[in-house]
Amino acid sequence: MEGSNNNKTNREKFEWGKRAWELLSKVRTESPLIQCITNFVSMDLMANTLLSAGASPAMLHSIEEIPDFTPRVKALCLNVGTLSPDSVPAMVTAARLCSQLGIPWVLDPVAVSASSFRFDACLQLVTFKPTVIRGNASEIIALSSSSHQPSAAKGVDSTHKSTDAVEAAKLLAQTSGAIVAVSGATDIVTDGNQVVGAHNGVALMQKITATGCSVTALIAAFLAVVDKSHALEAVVSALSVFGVAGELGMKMAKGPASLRMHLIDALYGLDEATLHSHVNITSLC
Ligand SMILES: Nc1ncnc2c1ncn2[C@@H]1O[C@H](COP(=O)(O)OP(=O)(O)O)[C@@H](O)[C@H]1O
Ligand SMILES: Cc1ncsc1CCOP(=O)(O)O
Ligand SMILES: [Mg+2]
Repeated sequence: MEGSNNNKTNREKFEWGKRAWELLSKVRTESPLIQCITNFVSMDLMANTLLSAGASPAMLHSIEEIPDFTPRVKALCLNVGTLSPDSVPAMVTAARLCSQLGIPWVLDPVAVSASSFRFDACLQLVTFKPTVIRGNASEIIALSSSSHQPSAAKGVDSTHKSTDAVEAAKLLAQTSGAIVAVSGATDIVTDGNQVVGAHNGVALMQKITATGCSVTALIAAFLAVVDKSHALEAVVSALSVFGVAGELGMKMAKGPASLRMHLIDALYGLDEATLHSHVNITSLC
């Protein structure tokens, strides 16, 4: 019995490895244009993550440009990390356009419980039907609640493990219609029914600011090369690929600063055999 379970898990991992490689290869050949309206901290790492994966990042924020530019992008990444009253209308306009035009878009609800202003802005953005919501466990727990609870997190960092947020993620997926991804030691992805775990990455990734923001943008790039019916596979694959890049980078890193550099190099140079041997994705239920 145990042997047949192991066989099933190995087969599952093999199939996921194949899928993750196909999607990374599509990002590299199609080089989708990805618009990011993101926080001031993350712009550099996010753009470099997208470039090293083969995508084409554009960090255009201005509301004046959105009606011309956003319809031409293959996916949009919205991140509320340094939200201000001035930035909300641009985000709402871009989200509304993507929703109307069927362009996939991803919401990163950074520090959503920090203030009622941020919480309400995220709730408003969710009404424009994000394809995916990706946050850490505290963010997903907070956003799944119908009212603002100030103590749910420590600023942008999580005070929960991703596994604490499984039920919250399922609830948020069911109420929003989005696929919900919770990052952590195990990245958890759910459509409200199926739950998949990506067990890649290294703990030191938490000590580099904007790794969460960057993996959200990578999810947008993977969504850009699939149709809607394959969105869950794209999300799981992007999380796993980023985690594998972290594992490979860690072999050469001396600390967070060199991990940041080696992670980007590893993502850029990732080959099929290496990805296959590292991908660790399993069904959780
Ligand atoms: N303990 C851990 N072990 C392995 N990978 C981790 C761990 N914690 C976070 N990661 C990875 O680091 C990246 C950022 O996740 P996280 O720190 O949860 O996001 P955020 O920066 O938004 O809080 C993700 O790719 C995630 O898989
Ligand atoms: C430190 C900080 N402050 C506001 S946004 C931000 C970056 C958060 O990045 P991540 O969510 O990827 O840790
Ligand atoms: Mg974050």
